[in-house]
Amino acid sequence: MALTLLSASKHFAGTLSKYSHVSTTTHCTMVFNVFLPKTAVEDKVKVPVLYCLGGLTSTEDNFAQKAGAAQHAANYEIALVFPDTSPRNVDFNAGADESIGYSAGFYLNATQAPWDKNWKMYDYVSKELPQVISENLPIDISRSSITGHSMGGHGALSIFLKNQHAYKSVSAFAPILHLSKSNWGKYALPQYLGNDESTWKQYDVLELLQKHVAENSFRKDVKVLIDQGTGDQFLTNNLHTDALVKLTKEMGLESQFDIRYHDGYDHGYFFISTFTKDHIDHHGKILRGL
Ligand SMILES: N[C@@H](CCC(=O)N[C@@H](CS)C(=O)NCC(=O)O)C(=O)O
Repeated sequence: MALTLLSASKHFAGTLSKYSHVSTTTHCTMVFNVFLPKTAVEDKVKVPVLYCLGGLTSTEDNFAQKAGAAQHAANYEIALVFPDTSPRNVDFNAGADESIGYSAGFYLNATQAPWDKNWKMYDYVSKELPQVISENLPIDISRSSITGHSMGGHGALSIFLKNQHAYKSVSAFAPILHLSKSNWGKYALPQYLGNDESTWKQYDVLELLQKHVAENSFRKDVKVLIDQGTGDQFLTNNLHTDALVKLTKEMGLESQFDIRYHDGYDHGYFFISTFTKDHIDHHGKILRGL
């Protein structure tokens, strides 16, 4: 699967590049950004990768341009991959609404028309994109980790929970933790997945965690880092962080979840960039075996 290079800029001694490719999963041209550290660019040494998933109204650019992750990734010599958040340029009016369609892929596989042909962001991020970068770039996908913001935090945690052995570590900034009960989910999920709410559980972080604990299949060697601002306007109706705190207590998982509330921070990238280094340290140490 060939990549087309759209742009490349030197960045913290490495390169931030934008590529496009025709996706067999989403049936459209997908774009992503990738930061490659110096050793990968100059010596073609294969490096570990951290996927960084964006939130609603974002493209592949928001996390790449606003979180300030590359400077820290350069220190660990790890790659960062910033996927787009949805398919683009489909033949129906998918951009009419901020909470569904363009920039609102929710990292799921839609089953309902008109979304079911293209809106396969779960398969795209967890299956096709790793294959594409592994075949075309100096990236070792056997050393992968995943993080994300808001809808992307939901993506990181749900994709991790569904593929726990594909990722070395996971973290999230202000993630949507109970998608089926969030206002965003209650609006988008019936349209993407239909009205049978039992189908929503497969993409709901709290539901997935409960399922894996009940089946004794939640990895015991993983520590999940979550940062959340107390001034976040979406905390109550969309993120449900307190519900995860309660659940981890009930299930005796407190030692595996580092859920940090930060006084006064809102939902945006000024909050994220304040704590980016902690997340890159979290992943970098594990990916580099430090
Ligand atoms: N307008 C949307 C939320 C938009 C929003 O805050 N998007 C966040 C993620 S949920 C974001 O990352 N926006 C892009 C940016 O800040 O660069 C709503 O009120 O439902």
